[in-house]
Amino acid sequence: MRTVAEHRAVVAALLPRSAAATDLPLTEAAGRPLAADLVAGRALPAFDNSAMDGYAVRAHDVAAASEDEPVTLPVAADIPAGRTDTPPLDPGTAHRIMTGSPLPVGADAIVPVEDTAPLGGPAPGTPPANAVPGRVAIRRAPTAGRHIRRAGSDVTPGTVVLEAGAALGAAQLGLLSALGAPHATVVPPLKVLVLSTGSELVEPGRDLLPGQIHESNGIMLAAAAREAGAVAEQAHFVADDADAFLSVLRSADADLVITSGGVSMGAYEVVKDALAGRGVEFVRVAMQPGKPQGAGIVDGTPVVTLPGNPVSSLVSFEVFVRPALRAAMGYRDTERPRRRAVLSEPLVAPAGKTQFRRGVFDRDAGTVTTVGPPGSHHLRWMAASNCLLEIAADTTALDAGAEVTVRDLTV
Ligand SMILES: Nc1nc2c(c(=O)[nH]1)N[C@H]1C(S)=C(S)[C@@H](COP(=O)(O)OP(=O)(O)OC[C@H]3O[C@@H](n4cnc5c(N)ncnc54)[C@H](O)[C@@H]3O)O[C@H]1N2
Ligand code: MOO
Repeated sequence: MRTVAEHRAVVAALLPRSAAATDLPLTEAAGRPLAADLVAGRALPAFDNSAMDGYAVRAHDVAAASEDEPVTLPVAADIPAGRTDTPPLDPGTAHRIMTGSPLPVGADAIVPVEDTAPLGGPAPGTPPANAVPGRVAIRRAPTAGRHIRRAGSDVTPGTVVLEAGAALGAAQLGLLSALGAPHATVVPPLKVLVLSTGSELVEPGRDLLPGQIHESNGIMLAAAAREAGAVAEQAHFVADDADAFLSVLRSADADLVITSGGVSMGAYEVVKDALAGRGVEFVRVAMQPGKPQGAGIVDGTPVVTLPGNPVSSLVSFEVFVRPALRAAMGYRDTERPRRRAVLSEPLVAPAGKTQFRRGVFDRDAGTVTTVGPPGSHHLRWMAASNCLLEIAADTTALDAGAEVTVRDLTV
């Protein structure tokens, strides 16, 4: 019997780290991992600018300003956002300035508009809504540097701002754009083909005869592969017929084939019958669910054979395939985040097997409660869970209140 860790290593070894990298427009790069560290080519902010709508001044000129005795300055210029020819600030004057507008040379503080009062009529030619006063009363003395965002205070050129393997989510795409990059160099997705087996399987939407069931592992595993960052297709499922199975497998154009079903101990074990002696090793892993497993290379294509019971299939994908796929695609985060949680009920578990129970993790309370029985056909409870509770092989009982670790399936 293999341990979970041993079989994880076997599956991981099937999928070496992809060396492929591709330049994608940012809109298409969403979710992909960066192929290499991203080094900033420019500073952010690119220039000293104002953090407030108000007036750029020399702090020294208005050091005596107070509510009772404001200091009045002529307003010599207006600097709306986007102005590219900002004039320098002469001593004894103020420039009206907006948030993000370039700080004029000579200014060393911003007085927010709330600490000022406009005086005099608008400067000639200014539209009424945006009228600039001729003079401004400064009602509070700013300290030098106040409300100024210095060039490079967020990013200095040459800084590694994102590491290789970082997945490009909203904030990362925003940062790339802010740095002026229209593209990102990312690792392209691996292609996964999911192939379900079983003579009892019928396409959803079709009527069932007694003894038949609707096929459900195909869409589930393909969705899981997509959620892991791969592209996935479902081959039409095949009956328990080794020749039919092999012919679909041979026509596969994929970086990884995932099969479900046909790997346990009975007769009609189509996957085992077809692939034993063809490069796939079939083993029993000390876990529940997910005991019967297989992995190997068939005609150059990595193949992972998962058990057919739906919960076994998806849990096996989580434990073995997802981390290997993500590592191969260069993601930095290959594992689901682990959370510490307090068990809200007592549990028993089989000796000698790592048990994965479906659970609901309450992030606020820091607790986990199992949902549904341990049996591997309870797909309904898998669908109701948000975490997997991993119970070590040498643990046979846990008390309510025990500290446990869960895999957070929501991230
Ligand atoms: N004598 C023994 N019998 C079984 C053992 C064992 O050790 N000795 N192991 C059990 C365990 S544990 C598992 S897990 C299953 C694995 O069986 P297979 O991988 O061979 O899967 P099948 O027999 O084809 O199917 C099992 C179960 O799952 C349903 N199934 C299969 N594929 C799909 C699908 N695509 N969509 C929906 N449901 C599917 C199938 O109808 C069966 O009910 O073996 C135990 N038996
Ligand atoms: O290992 Mo099976 O996956 O328990 O049902």
